[in-house]
Amino acid sequence: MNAVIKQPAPRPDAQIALPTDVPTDLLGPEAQAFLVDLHAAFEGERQVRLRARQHRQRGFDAGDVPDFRADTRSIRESAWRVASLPAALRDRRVEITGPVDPKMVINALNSGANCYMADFEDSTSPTWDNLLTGQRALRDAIKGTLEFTAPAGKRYALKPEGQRAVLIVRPRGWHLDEKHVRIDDAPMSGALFDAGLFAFHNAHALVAKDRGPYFYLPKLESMEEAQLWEDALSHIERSLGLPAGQIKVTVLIETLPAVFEMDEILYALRRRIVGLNCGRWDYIFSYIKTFRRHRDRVLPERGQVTMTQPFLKAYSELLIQTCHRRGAHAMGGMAAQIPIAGDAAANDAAMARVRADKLREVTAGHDGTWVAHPALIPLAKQIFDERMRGPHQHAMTRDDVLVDRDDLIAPSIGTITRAGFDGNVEVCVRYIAAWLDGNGCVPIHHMMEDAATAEIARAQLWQWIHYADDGHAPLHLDDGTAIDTALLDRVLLCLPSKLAGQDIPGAARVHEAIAMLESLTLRDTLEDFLTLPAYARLD
Ligand SMILES: CC(=O)SCCNC(=O)CCNC(=O)[C@H](O)C(C)(C)COP(=O)(O)OP(=O)(O)OC[C@H]1O[C@@H](n2cnc3c(N)ncnc32)[C@H](O)[C@@H]1OP(=O)(O)O
Ligand SMILES: O=CC(=O)O
Ligand SMILES: [Mg+2]
Repeated sequence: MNAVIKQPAPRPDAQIALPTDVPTDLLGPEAQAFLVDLHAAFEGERQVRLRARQHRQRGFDAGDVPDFRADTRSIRESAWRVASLPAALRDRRVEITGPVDPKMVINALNSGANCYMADFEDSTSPTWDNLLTGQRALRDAIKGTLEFTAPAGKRYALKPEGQRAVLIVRPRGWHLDEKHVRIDDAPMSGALFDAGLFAFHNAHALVAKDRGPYFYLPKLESMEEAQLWEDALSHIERSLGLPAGQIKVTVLIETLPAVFEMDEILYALRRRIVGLNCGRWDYIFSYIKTFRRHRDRVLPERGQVTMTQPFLKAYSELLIQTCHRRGAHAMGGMAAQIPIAGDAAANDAAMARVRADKLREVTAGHDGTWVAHPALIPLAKQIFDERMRGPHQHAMTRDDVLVDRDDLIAPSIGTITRAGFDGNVEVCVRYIAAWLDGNGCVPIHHMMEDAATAEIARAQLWQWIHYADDGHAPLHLDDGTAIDTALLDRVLLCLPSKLAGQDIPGAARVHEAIAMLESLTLRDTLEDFLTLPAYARLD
């Protein structure tokens, strides 16, 4: 019944190296010592966990499929519940998400949403400047002093405390390093840098407001990775003198392996977890990554992979059932449509899709949802207000849901069109260009694109083109065109002239992005995350 608990011995003698002009208000000697201690205690186990991911993927590449674990059956089958939810996180019907620059932070906190997920992950390009500016903005927001003046002169200030959204911070995932902080000549974990520095500066101010550091934890793949977070957060609580369990977390279930360990993840974090979230975009990416070598599970083009595809419906319903059995929130996810200015018909169509998505979520039993843009808050709020009378829907236990392994990995039906292929190429190139330019979330053809949505496009291109590996016949578009490197090259060749003259984020880096996408798509193995090679080019 007990999850694996490892507590590596801290190494107080470790040495830290930082950029020379490091700001002392954020990274003074005490903060540095705090980060060194965190790294010394948990870096070893982080590397173990990352190697375990590789090991498991080798099995999937050889034909294995994910399944529920035999060794944790007792966790799934016994009765237990997570700790009671803090008052500030009881009603989370609408959460706005977004990157951490000062303007976004003010707009999001003032937006009228119940919570704001301040994102160091999918929607932030982790330049050193973005990270420090974000940490400072959050610290000043908690103090109540954050202000911002836009270049054109518009001034931004926070609303009074009681009218602000509750802050939840999403640190980076376990796979990402923070290369600007080297400890014993190795990069620190980006996750521990983001979460640790935030807690170091803000935990006591938050406790004084009867809150605490609240985190969204991304891209977990197993119960052991959840346990690593549990150990690290307990360590932070002890180091900062916080009561045990003061730090609260919500875990994104956004990898295929993790959906088979939802009870186990809740259990590992049961003293502090508040809920799980359907991170649908990374989940789709993870499905493609996991089944990269399974020709019977190739997904149709991105636009056809909606939440009504059987494998996604099964995932969201099992998540709701699992959470409600354990007393945790089952948060919905993000519809990628954003408002379209200057085209009323197109805007109405986009809003109708958001409305349908939120309606599906509240009807299925979700306890809240995400929006990417402040203009979507009234729409999401109205739908949840009308159908969710109390602060949540835990009473909706969804005992009718009978989901098994095969439902969670069911193949999907659909096509790959010319527009779908070209769209994937354009999204990847434009997103990589923006990311390299320091912008982690951009509108492309009126859709929100971030690291998760772009990764679907990137992984699909790799999988479709490598379908023909080992002498297999290639996949074809619905018009009969073979999907091969020649097709990719033709589309890439046309892209610079198609994009020329458009005012797009990262325009100056389009050629670099094209080269990067080509290399990522043609290499023999699927790179785990595009942000890994891209990060080497950042700053
Ligand atoms: C898969 C996942 O991980 S989902 C979670 C990660 N993704 C996100 O969080 C997406 C966040 N959303 C965004 O970054 C933005 O909405 C974008 C990039 C998609 C579009 O942004 P823009 O092009 O600036 O939109 P637009 O011009 O319509 O914005 C209007 C105003 O709303 C503000 N705004 C837009 N989105 C947000 C947001 N998420 N939070 C706070 N303010 C926002 C803009 O700053 C702008 O403010 P201003 O009028 O004071 O200048
Ligand atoms: O983080 C959210 C997702 O959908 O991915
Ligand atoms: Mg994600």
